[in-house]
Amino acid sequence: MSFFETLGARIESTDSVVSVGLDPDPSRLPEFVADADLPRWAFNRRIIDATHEHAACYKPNAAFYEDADGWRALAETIAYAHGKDVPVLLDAKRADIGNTTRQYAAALDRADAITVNPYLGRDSLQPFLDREGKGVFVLCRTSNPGGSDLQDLELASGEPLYERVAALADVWNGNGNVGLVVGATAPEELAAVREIVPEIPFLVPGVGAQGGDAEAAVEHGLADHPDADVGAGLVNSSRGIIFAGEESSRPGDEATYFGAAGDAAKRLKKRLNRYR
Ligand SMILES: O=C(O)c1cc(=O)[nH]c(=O)n1[C@@H]1O[C@H](COP(=O)(O)O)[C@@H](O)[C@H]1O
Repeated sequence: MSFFETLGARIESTDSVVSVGLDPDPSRLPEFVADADLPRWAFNRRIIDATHEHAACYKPNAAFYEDADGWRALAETIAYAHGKDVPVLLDAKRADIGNTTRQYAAALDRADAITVNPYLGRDSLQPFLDREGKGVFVLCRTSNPGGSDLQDLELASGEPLYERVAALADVWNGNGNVGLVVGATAPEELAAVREIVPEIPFLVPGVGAQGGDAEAAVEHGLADHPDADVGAGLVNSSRGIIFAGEESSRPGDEATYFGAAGDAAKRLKKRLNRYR
């Protein structure tokens, strides 16, 4: 089964395009998980229990797991998400010379898809692209303020660099497993990229904590991918869901804390579905 078949089926069964970002910042973990053997895993497990009905996908960002306990927490998290039938997109933003990328690509084995950085060009991504069953989301126009520094630079042809990346992604998409990452904080760019690649699904981060445009995220983020029976694509929120419990009115109550994450995922799903 291809990644976009799996994702399409999940979107259909949950009626949701929400990607729940699993970014368990240790400085923000609640007291309930502090004494666990692996606090990040204990936290993620409860978040998955609370949110999976509304999750089209989980997106752990590798930055939050890059130490010995972190890799164990990540492996447990991926296995648990799969146990709930939710695909996992590992947000690792990887790419390197081919020989090195082959090792990165092997590390992807546990997850269903990965984010990659196009800066080193096609050969740096080939080992990912060759894995037909895995999704490969190429950074195109990122959501951060500095996203414009390089990505908006105008090429001699007159097009901005991010548009060239979108066009190249189409060329790299021989296996039908390529997606693009375009931030919700850049709605005009989202529209421009969609014009270039009608069939490529987007991962759209930047709604929630970064204040991006949810309507544009849905309008342009979803694509009629040949492998999916529904509009395929993902709109991600991380902190806005997983730390929603920090706002809860009854601090110290574990059920309330994680219930708030479930409510936040459900609210985002409903909000996005208004535009689908
Ligand atoms: O590739 C990503 O997921 C990504 C690309 C981008 O342009 N902007 C962006 O915020 N992200 C990731 O999406 C998540 C956003 O987190 P929140 O701002 O907490 O919702 C983080 O894991 C970011 O690293």
